[in-house]
Amino acid sequence: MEQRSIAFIGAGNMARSIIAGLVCSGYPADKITATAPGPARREPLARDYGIHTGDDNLLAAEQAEVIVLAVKPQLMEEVCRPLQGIDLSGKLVISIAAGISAQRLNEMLATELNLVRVMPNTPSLIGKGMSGMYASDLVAAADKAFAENLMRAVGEVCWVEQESGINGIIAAAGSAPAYFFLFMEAMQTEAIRQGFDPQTARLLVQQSAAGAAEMVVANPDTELATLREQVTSKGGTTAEALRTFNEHQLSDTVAKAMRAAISRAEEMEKLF
Ligand SMILES: NC(=O)C1=CN([C@@H]2O[C@H](COP(=O)(O)OP(=O)(O)OC[C@H]3O[C@@H](n4cnc5c(N)ncnc54)[C@H](OP(=O)(O)O)[C@@H]3O)[C@@H](O)[C@H]2O)C=CC1
Ligand SMILES: O=C(O)[C@@H]1CCC=N1
Repeated sequence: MEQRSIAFIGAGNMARSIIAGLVCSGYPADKITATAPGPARREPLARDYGIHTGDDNLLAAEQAEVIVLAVKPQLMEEVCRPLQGIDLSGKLVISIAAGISAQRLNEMLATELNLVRVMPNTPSLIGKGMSGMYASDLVAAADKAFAENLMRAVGEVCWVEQESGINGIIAAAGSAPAYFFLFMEAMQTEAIRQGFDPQTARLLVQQSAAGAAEMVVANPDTELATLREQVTSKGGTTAEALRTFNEHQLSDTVAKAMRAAISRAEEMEKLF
């Protein structure tokens, strides 16, 4: 893929996940810089992946061809304002922030940005990310292609036609790893109650989750419901477990949780 110089503004969980995935996929580390005010998360990135790091956002952004805005939404305005001094016209700006619209980013940086909004997730760290992407018609095809290839280096990508679709991506992918971790935590806790030591309980849960996910990936033409039915013997144990989930409206709970994530993103669009 094309190799442009990239400045990550923010060196936290999500920046680290993308940087790790990129470097492991062969993207040259010396083309990547990450900035953060404190050394605690910035310096391990230099040590672990050989990228450049620093605390000078302005310098990093000025020197880069691509700027990835990777700070918390509530800090975005404070971080963007000083960057207004830079000529951003020839640069591609990628924002991974939830709940900050393209229009707000244009306001924060006081220019019509060449902007791609990306909603990634943390499995990018191991090349298993899922990113949703949005760009307006004003963004050049070459920039869209670069952004897509960048995220493809760390996982799968899909585009949304409307910017509001990014909030749906948050619910279905950006936030989603946490749902599965919560589910696994609950299972591990109960397995421990059933007498397994924590390590074995984790092994039982993680191997089942990884195996189930791999089966989904390996059988793209098989409906998820069919895979579920293949485990569920009539009158057996799985049927009882699933009946309990259904009795407690698991599907409704999942739907409500995903809608809550979307509502929060919409709320953040007004707040920040
Ligand atoms: N975590 C996730 O799974 C996902 C997150 N996102 C989005 O990614 C963005 C970052 O989230 P996440 O990585 O979780 O957040 P973190 O809190 O882990 O990281 C934020 C980073 O921003 C840095 N920072 C704070 N102030 C500044 C500043 N003035 N200049 C430069 N850097 C600064 C922090 O520095 P320091 O290290 O010194 O504290 C830290 O490195 C958010 O907008 C979020 O919506 C999107 C999809 C998934
Ligand atoms: O929790 C959040 O707001 C961010 C966006 C998606 C995942 N983490």
